[in-house]
Amino acid sequence: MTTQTHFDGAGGREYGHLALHTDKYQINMMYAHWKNGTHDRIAVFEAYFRKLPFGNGYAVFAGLERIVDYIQTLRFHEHEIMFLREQEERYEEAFLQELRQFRFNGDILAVPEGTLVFPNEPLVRVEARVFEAQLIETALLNFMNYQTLIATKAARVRRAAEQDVLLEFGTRRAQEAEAAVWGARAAFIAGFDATSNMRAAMLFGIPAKGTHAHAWVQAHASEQEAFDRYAAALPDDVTLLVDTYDTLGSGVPHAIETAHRLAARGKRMSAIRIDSGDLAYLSKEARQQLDAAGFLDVKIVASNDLDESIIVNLKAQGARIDIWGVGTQLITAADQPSLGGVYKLVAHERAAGEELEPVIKLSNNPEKVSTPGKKDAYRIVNRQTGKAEADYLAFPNEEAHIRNGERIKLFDPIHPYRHKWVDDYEAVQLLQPVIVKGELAFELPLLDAIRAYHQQQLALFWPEVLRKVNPQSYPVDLSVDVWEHKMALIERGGK
Ligand SMILES: Nc1ncnc2c1ncn2[C@@H]1O[C@H](COP(=O)(O)OP(=O)(O)OP(=O)(O)O)[C@@H](O)[C@H]1O
Ligand SMILES: O=P(O)(O)OC[C@H]1O[C@H](OP(=O)(O)OP(=O)(O)O)[C@H](O)[C@@H]1O
Ligand SMILES: O=C(O)c1cccnc1
Repeated sequence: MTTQTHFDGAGGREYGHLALHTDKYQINMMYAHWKNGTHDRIAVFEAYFRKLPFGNGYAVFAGLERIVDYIQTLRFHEHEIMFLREQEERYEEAFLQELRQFRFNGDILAVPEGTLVFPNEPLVRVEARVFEAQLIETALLNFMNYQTLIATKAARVRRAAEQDVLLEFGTRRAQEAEAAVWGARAAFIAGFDATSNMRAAMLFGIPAKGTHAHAWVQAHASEQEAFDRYAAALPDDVTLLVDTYDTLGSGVPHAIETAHRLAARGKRMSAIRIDSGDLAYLSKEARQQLDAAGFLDVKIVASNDLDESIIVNLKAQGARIDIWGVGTQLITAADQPSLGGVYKLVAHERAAGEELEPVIKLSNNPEKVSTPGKKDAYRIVNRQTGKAEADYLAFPNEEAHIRNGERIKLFDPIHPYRHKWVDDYEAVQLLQPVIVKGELAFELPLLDAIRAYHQQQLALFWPEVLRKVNPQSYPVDLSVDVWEHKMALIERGGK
């Protein structure tokens, strides 16, 4: 066992090299394929999740930009090769040599970020040499699962906050630095308005916003002095934190005094922030004090372990909160800290150059039986209502049929006798080619465009699917062909 570290602590050679951001079993399978001469056979994997998080009626897909960056920069560097050489498996030199040449040269299709997605539909489809497709499973799921989870949590918070401003405050409680920045991005996609994380703001162009901490007030002889000096130092539109000592007895009156002094100099206080206590009561009382002093346009920011349920609750209590700062509960997805997305082999070449053959993964749990074959996913939108009726998985050779709007049968794959026919629909193909033969084939949209697209997605669904509590489940159906193939493979015990 070696104790040598390859981490130079300076964000240098190791940092950002992600070839070994994978599970050892992937490398071992690559090695075994290579030893057996099967490593060049084409394999098709689909990434999907089986269960929606937080009891929500949908999830919001995110993570694609990070996946694309990972794929495009995926190389084995010398220090990684050296590390592999030290492993107990004693990988042959010729295998390590193969890794030196490694490039991802396959195809990746994915749904666009911001898309509303549902259980058991492919969100990412990878078709590549099994050598390549196997390696990327771990990182791809890592990015997709975390970012989709946070975007979904953020969508719930956005729904609870209605039209109010949402600030993402999670970095200090996030599961490390990368989670903080990619989580901030996922939250922005799903409707947050700004982040406190400066790196996320710089990397992604998210608006950065900040108030001040209790430390600023504690560091001054008086609360009044703290507020005045802060307001004097910053250009305009300051927000003052009023709960260090006594929110209603001193914090709000001192903030009002500062606001008067600012007004005399043609400046303004834009908001106060309350970070403890009964946020409903305190915000209502603070609102009265501000209004009585003539500061009707000064906003109230609230923070303190907020989540979507507390926000709904505070609104029901008539809280006068305009802006919500949400940190820990969002960035850690505290009530469900992981999304169980999986990456399953659905088809492969049994021998080099042969046609792709569908494969199945059987399970005692019917929900875990995979759906064999390389599939496309369509969103069937009813032309009369403009609303999505179901998502529909079909083999690529069924495309013309669906594109031409020919009558299709929608049925529940668990209870196939429950069915209906649809003919007046538009079929929107969800999986878009992103990487084709290793090259980027998709113009990654700007973040604002992703955010706007997410809003359009929401408009496609009935409120019954979107509601926060006990939403109606949205169907993901199989074409008759896909369903029959699946049943036939189950009958034959998967062979
Ligand atoms: N009126 C309210 N209704 C429901 N939940 C509230 C209300 N006011 C605050 N909360 C929430 O209750 C939780 C605990 O609030 P509490 O005032 O006990 O905070 P605290 O962190 O203990 O206070 P402090 O920061 O002073 O120690 C927080 O998640 C907060 O957002
Ligand atoms: O509550 P969150 O949703 O995570 O939002 C971020 C929190 O971080 C800050 O306080 P900090 O945690 O440093 O101290 P405090 O909780 O004791 O105020 C801020 O005042 C918020 O309360
Ligand atoms: O700007 C703020 O008020 C802020 C930022 C991070 C965490 N809590 C609060």
